[in-house]
Amino acid sequence: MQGSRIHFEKVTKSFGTAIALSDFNLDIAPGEFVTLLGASGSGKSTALNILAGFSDATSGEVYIDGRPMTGVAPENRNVGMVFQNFALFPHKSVAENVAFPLKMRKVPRVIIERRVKAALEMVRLGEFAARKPAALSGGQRQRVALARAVVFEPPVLLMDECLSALDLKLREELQDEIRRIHREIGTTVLFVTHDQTEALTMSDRIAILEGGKIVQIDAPEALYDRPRTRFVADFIGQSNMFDLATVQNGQADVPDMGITIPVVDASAVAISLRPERIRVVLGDAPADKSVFEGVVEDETFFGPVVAQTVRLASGRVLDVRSQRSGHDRLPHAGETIRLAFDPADAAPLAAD
Ligand SMILES: Nc1ncnc2c1ncn2[C@@H]1O[C@H](COP(=O)(O)OP(=O)(O)OP(=O)(O)O)[C@@H](O)[C@H]1O
Repeated sequence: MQGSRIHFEKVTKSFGTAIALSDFNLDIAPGEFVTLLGASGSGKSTALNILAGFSDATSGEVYIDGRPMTGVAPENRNVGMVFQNFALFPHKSVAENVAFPLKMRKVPRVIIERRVKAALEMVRLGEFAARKPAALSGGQRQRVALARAVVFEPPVLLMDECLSALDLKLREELQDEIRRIHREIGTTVLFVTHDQTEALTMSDRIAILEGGKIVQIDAPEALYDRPRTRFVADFIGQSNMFDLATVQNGQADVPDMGITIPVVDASAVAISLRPERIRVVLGDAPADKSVFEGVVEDETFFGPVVAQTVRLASGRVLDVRSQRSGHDRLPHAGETIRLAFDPADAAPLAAD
């Protein structure tokens, strides 16, 4: 099976004066796994609801495999869905719940039986086929919802916060299962989560939403290593951001650090530096002009990693994460620490 191509073209959705999506554009390749990540109210669910057909765009259009979806009822879009407030039919058994989308599609009974069995085995609920939803745990019910969403091998699968109510272990198990299903049936997935680790580990690309717009969309690594704005740098992972003064001839001053670094992007107004990209300069290594100094304020021991906060002479505090192996002794709280970084590891940030 091949997943569908999805295209949001200039989709705007307003509720009275509130604008939930604003000129929203997104192109998803067949079989791609894209996650929408953003603060509460940024428009994630609205985008999914419009694609599913539960809500109409105020303007713009959504296409599935090039076909405009305006006027197409949800049941005719061939989209599988797992939402957080999923509803299983309480009076139907697990097997009947999972069979439902196939019955709707008038699939012959022998095929239904075989597919339901396979779907329940896939979510490891083969033994629970005869039970009613009330006799299942929350996580088991969520797995039934997942089986029901994938049983008809939809070319598009929408998942809205479908794991957030589960405990960590079960969440990780279902993340694995969703990844496996995605690999096995090649469906296109549009996934919504609040959990950035989940987004980073599951997705081919992540779209960061702010105020109903995508502010950056990239592969997880690119998004983490090369955030383009303060908002994105702050949203994904931990980041130290420093203003740049006078970017000229490929050089910029970092006033808080008292150093000058090469910056290729002339429109950069600041840099983002991940805590693990900052190196502690130990011993008598000669101070060159890329080394700057501060005083360790605080440190937290994580086993193989030590997280330190360092106050610079300017008063700015930054976070540093160091591997303990290979270090004789890191400076402790109250001591002076010398730091450096490879300018290539500093992501240039444009104005927000
Ligand atoms: N039916 C509605 N009536 C009025 N405003 C709505 C409606 N649905 C959504 N909104 C508004 O649209 C904006 C986007 O909502 P949406 O549910 O898409 O955000 P979200 O990113 O999914 O948020 P969350 O993470 O909290 O689920 C919010 O400001 C919300 O209040």
